[in-house]
Amino acid sequence: MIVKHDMNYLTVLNSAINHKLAPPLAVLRRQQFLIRVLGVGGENRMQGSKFEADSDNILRAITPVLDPNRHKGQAGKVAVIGGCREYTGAPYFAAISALKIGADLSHVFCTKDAAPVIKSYSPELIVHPVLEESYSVGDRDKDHISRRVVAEVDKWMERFDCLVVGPGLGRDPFLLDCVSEIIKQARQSNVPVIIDGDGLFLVTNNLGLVSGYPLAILTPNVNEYKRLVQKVLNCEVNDQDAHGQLLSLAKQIGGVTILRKGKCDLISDGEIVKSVSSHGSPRRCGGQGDILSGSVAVFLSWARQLILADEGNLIISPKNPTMLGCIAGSALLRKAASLAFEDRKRSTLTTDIIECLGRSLEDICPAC
Ligand SMILES: NC(=O)C1=CN([C@@H]2O[C@H](COP(=O)(O)OP(=O)(O)OC[C@H]3O[C@@H](n4cnc5c(N)ncnc54)[C@H](O)[C@@H]3O)[C@@H](O)[C@H]2O)[C@@H](O)CC1
Ligand SMILES: Nc1ncnc2c1ncn2[C@@H]1O[C@H](COP(=O)(O)OP(=O)(O)OP(=O)(O)O)[C@@H](O)[C@H]1O
Ligand SMILES: [Mg+2]
Repeated sequence: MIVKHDMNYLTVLNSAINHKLAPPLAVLRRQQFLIRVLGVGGENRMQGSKFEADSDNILRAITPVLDPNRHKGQAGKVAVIGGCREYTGAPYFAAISALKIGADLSHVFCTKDAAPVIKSYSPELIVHPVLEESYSVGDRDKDHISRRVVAEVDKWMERFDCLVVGPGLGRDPFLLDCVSEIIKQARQSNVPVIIDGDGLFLVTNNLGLVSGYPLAILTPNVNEYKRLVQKVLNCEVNDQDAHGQLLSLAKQIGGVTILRKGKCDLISDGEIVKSVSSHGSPRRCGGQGDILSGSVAVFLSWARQLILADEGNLIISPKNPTMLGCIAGSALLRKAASLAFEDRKRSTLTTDIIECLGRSLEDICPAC
């Protein structure tokens, strides 16, 4: 339907140009914008295809009711491992998005320099200044400081429903060594982990950290996906067989779930592939991937709770909580981005999109 509609547009536009009836520049630009947004070719044809996830129904099915009998913590406790001297926005975006969607508690484990900055963005976040970078650690102290860092996070581990590892983490080698140990602890405690941003830089060079862990989700952007494909499949990204390649990649990493971000988000756990190609925003400001990782953390926690409590009775498909979390997170972010863009147009920023998360969820799944 959409393709047909777009083709009509193209035909009218081409015919106008051929007959020297080209509209004024502003009209032409608007038409070109519509064609781009509606997407004449490629990935947007996925909408309505057999791969397109039933994202609104999934969102409704996994979002818990606001029950007065529930206590603080039951709607989710998430932690973001990230935030260093360079990046303080990314962990904030991920952690605050989790709260805005409905998690009860959101923690950030970051470096000492980043902590006061992140705390100053929001009093809602619980910020732990525990990570250390090489510049602040002498060679002789590395072992004991590393043990201390890992122990600081580990004492909280059992309380978390999900970890997001990587937004604004940076690439300091000592810090990344400590984070490797944190991922191992999470895995031992069966806590789901979402690996994003610099966490993907770490994991791509050390696949054993997540390989074979079904509660791991990787959320690569275009660059991160390219590095992952080169490393794991030893070839280049093949967009002619995007589904097949993603499926092989997830399978090759032992059935982790991968959310490949782009014009259309593609998600696979090595068994199936689903797409979310609902209308998003044409603005590509930094930080939207961070919103996504925080959102996926919440939906994954909710899906897992539901499946553990209600095994066998889930009427939605797929049934894998990591797939469900990715589909719901992607659909919500894209809706919020679209609402923010309607309002702010070219000046749309990540903070505007975060402000639209609540309204987007309310539109799909009203609170009462
Ligand atoms: N406001 C913020 O604080 C934001 C921070 N972000 C963080 O920025 C970091 C990078 O994410 P991108 O999406 O830009 O990553 P990309 O991999 O898409 O691009 C980063 C580019 O910088 C290079 N690069 C980055 N760090 C490097 C290093 N230490 N040494 C050599 N080359 C390096 C990469 O090779 C690449 O070319 C992540 O931690 C991400 O979470 C982004 O999420 C955007 C918003
Ligand atoms: N061309 C596009 N059209 C529509 N939506 C897109 C497009 N590219 C990305 N997105 C959406 O933006 C989200 C973030 O993707 P992006 O590739 O910007 O991540 P990122 O680079 O990791 O972001 P960040 O700046 O937070 O690190 C994805 O979930 C996707 O839904
Ligand atoms: Mg990113």
